[in-house]
Amino acid sequence: MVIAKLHKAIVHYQEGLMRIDREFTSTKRAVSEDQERNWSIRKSNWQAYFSKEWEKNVNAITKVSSRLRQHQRAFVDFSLDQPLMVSEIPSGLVLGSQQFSFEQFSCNVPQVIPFPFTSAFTFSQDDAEQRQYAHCLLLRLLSALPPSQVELILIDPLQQGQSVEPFLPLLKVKQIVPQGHVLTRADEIEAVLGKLTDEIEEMIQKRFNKKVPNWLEYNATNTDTSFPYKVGMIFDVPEQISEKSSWFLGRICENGPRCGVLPIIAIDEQNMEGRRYEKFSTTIKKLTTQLTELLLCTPSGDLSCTYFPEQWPRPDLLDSFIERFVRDCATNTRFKKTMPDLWVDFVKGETTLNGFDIPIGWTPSGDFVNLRLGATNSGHHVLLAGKTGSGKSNLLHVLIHTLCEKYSPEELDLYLLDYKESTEFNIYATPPVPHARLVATESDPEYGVTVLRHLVEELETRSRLFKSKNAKDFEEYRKLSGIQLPRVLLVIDEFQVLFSESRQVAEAVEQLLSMFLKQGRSFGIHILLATQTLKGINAQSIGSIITQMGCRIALACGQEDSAVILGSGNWAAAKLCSPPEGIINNANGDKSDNVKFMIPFAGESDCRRELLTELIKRTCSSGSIVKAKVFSGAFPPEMPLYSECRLACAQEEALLLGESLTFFAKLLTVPLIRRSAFNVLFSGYNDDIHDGLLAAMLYSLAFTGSFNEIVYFNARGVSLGGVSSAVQELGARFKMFDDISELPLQAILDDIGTRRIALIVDGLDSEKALQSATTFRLPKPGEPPTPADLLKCIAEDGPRKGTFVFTFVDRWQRCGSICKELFSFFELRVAYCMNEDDAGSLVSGGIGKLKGIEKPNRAVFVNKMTNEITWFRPYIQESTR
Ligand SMILES: Nc1ncnc2c1ncn2[C@@H]1O[C@H](COP(=O)(O)OP(=O)(O)OP(=O)(O)O)[C@@H](O)[C@H]1O
Repeated sequence: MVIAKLHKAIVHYQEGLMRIDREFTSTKRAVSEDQERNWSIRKSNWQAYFSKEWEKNVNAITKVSSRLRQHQRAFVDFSLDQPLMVSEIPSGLVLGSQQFSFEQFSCNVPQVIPFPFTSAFTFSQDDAEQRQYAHCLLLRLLSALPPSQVELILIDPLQQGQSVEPFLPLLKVKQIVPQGHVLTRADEIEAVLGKLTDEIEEMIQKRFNKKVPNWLEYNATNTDTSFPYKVGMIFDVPEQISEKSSWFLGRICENGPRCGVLPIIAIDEQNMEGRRYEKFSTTIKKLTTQLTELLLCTPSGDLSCTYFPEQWPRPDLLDSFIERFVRDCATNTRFKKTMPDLWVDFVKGETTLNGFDIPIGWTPSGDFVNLRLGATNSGHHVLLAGKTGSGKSNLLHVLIHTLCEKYSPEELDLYLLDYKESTEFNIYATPPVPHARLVATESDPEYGVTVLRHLVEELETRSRLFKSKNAKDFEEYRKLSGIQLPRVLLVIDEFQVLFSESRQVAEAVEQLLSMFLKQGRSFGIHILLATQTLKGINAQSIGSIITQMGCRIALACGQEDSAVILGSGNWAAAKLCSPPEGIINNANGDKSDNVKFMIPFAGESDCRRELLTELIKRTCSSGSIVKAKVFSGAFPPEMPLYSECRLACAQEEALLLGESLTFFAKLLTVPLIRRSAFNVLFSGYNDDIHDGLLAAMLYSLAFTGSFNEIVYFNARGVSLGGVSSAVQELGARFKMFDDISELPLQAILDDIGTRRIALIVDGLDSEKALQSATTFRLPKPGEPPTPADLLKCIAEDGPRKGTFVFTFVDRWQRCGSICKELFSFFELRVAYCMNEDDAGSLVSGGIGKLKGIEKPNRAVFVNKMTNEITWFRPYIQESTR
């Protein structure tokens, strides 16, 4: 339009000049000097007027140009610090400028090419200037389109990438170059062009219609699922272009531009002239435009025109542009949907009779992707895997929260078991979600086994119920009985930890999991196993465990893991860009069933908590009751209520040790039986656990009430502040001694059978007088027995008559072997917080290594008479009354 104004001004000017000339030459008479001067003045006035008009137009043009250049700067004006900030598709691309001249007047106008292009482009491979134009066009596309809306396909068979050298840093950004490299081989070129052809076809057939006839319109009306503009830069054509590729390329040139796909093809003209490519060459010529045509100037009347190409930017400016572009891309391509967007389309309070069916994301084209479990035509158990940072925890939150949104607590029992050293699942415990039966964080593998065993009991209970109604499975039972039995979902995050500890635990896990995977379906019990990697899992049947997980969800991971998670030869997960991308496969990993999907962000923890609070309020107000049990492996448990301890110890004479490592975490007590060698030896070097065990012991002795005296020898020399309430509970029966010479060992020995005494030796390893290397012998007449001899006699004779010795050893190595003979009267042993070798020697008896005994949150009780081993969690704090 501005050019038209210039043109109009010129025409007007020229007409004016002609008018003046006409007036002057039409005078028949001789021209006077005055007249000639007048004529000359009129002409120069007219020229001055035109000059002003020209200037006015140029000013208007400059204004428009600078507006245009604000959005699409000259490359030489790329700034190091200015953000790109392009958010809209432009209606034209600026590529160089045109200089319009008329006589001594000139004016520069940016060359604006309407966008999107309506045709594919070709240029001559050997023409350096045209190659430069192609680079400029690509750089302009990258800088003028929103960063998340351009995708490149780079093909350079002969130069192997050098033809697009300035753009190579973009290869590392999957969103821009999904192939991740410049294609050079016929097979990969054919595959990519084939895929592109399919996409174009799909778009034409399924997405376009009368109202939405092209890419631009489609994106304008489908902002959530918009397609990026795909630019295919193809060099050396027809090199490595197979017959199929040439067909694909023809289709892409024909239909690509209206579908947002732009081929820019560099033709090797000599090669193309051969007979072999005759047809291909004709097709390409017919369907494309020469790139140079874009840059032609069209002179208008007397207005001449010269094209000035865009100047290539300085290397530092180009580098900084590419760097910012890559960064902006990462920010802009962030998938914008959130978890609540998943919930808009389902009915809340659905039944799980026919299985679980919840949306967990969207396909790239915007359709919901659902996780289905337990239906006749779906998988029953899920394997979820992805490398660290791929968004596994996020997806677990999406999944758990969506399940709770869709189903009521009466329809769903969740067991959440987390082996991550984090507290991801705690959000479902504080306050507890009514759907959760268990929320266990930082669990022990041993505890995991107890959960699996608990579920076996659940399965057996269900089996009995089903039999009573002659029902063959969960669905039939619910239909026949009309009872709203919930489906169970056990989620184990970082499940590989279950296989990493002792062989015994791993074997138990393997056996229990295999059983659930086979039988769970019929009983409405489903399992989701999540892991970072399946490499190195030490389980013989891991292969068969995976095989039975019909549903696989893979997030980004290495090729090897992808093949294990999805199925052999299925490497699709290695190409994922997670978060937010994932692949779900419901056909045991069969490649053709891969469905790529985008996972919404579950939100920061505050936001998730808010959503959960709302959910809890809603479900509880409709009558659901909280059923969750919370287990936190990171913290040893607090001692239960005083009344509970009293009940446990007083019913039968028993010693309270701690919380049993079982699903219900009941109190672990050991009945004190009047039997030879029934003394208890504790060893470990953790003061908190020591105090917890001592306090529990003192409470037990207080509550049993049948001991006449509790004699405590404080060989450790540490204050009893940590157990003061328990001491108080014992009252006058508690006698404490700090000095070995005052310890009434002889009296205790003499009283065996008449008075019941509990002798506690706290810190035997610190009191040499009680340790004896010599073989036990009766003292010779007249020779006083040593304290060590007396202790042995009490340990030997006492238990049968109700007098017991409880001994604590801090450092096992200081007295373990010296006191071997004394310890032969201690058949009950407790180990905690010590190295595996010492613990092995403490409990001995073919028990093998006690893996994990060094952790400060557990202990093991061993009954050497029965070789029974019981893991438990010692209390660390005293009871509250
Ligand atoms: N769908 C998503 N959209 C946006 N951001 C996401 C998405 N999923 C995860 N993230 C973000 O990516 C990061 C890693 O996610 P997450 O913690 O879920 O990964 P992970 O696989 O569990 O990692 P790790 O095993 O190391 O804990 C987090 O900052 C998270 O907020």
